[in-house]
Amino acid sequence: MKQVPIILLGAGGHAKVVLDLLHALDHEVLGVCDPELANRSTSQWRGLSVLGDDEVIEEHQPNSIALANGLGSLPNSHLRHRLHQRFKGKGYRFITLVHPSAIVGSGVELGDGVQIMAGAIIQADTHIGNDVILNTGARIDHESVIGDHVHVAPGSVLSGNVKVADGCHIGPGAVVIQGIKLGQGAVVGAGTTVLSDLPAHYQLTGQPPRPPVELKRKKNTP
Ligand SMILES: CC(=O)SCCNC(=O)CCNC(=O)[C@H](O)C(C)(C)COP(=O)(O)OP(=O)(O)OC[C@H]1O[C@@H](n2cnc3c(N)ncnc32)[C@H](O)[C@@H]1OP(=O)(O)O
Repeated sequence: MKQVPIILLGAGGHAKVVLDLLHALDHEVLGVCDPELANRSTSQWRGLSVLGDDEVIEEHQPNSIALANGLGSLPNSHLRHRLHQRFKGKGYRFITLVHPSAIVGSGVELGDGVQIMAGAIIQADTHIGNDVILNTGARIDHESVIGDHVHVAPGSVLSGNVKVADGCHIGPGAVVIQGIKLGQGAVVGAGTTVLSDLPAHYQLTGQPPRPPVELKRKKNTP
């Protein structure tokens, strides 16, 4: 497909990382749309022209540009999701971005507007839905299925055959063991280890370990 210029949406922390990624992939960036910058009449942001608020996008034909969603995603914040739906509904395309340092295995499928950040790894035959963020250094192992609008936060680890339904949030440093299913909109807290399925719209945090137990050893083992 012919490369069209990109408009970046948003100018917060996530947008800075997305802009670096666009530069790393040599994309032409037309400018940034951000209501706050537009309100302050700021004309430049990190070397980009501030085009205005989101309405400006509709001055461009849907097939003449692509969009990069610079809004981050946290549990109970739905702005990123809404922005994606709004402009997709009007025929615009969100570009899928894969950082050059990420590893994407064979048979991996990536949806529209997926953002794979630096150092992330996706192993074979995994499916990633639309508008997913696989954040810095996060890892998803073989044959996993990740729904739409999921955020896998920095450094989290999903083992093989994990199924994550639409809209889930997996906090930084979380670990999900193999074969687990997370229901729609489920939230896994930072640093939490998931050992059993989590129903839709449930949140799991913490997990204090039980007291250590002495391991049985065979005779004459080191
Ligand atoms: C590049 C980037 O920055 S990407 C963004 C990365 N950041 C994230 O992904 C955010 C992840 N957020 C979390 O992990 C949050 O803790 C959440 C969303 C899971 C929970 O948030 P809330 O529901 O607001 O929980 P709240 O702060 O009210 O805490 C409730 C209780 O759970 C505890 N708790 C909350 N999160 C955790 C956690 N991850 N592990 C252990 N305990 C936790 C709190 O200490 C508190 O305990 P208390 O009742 O004894 O005081």
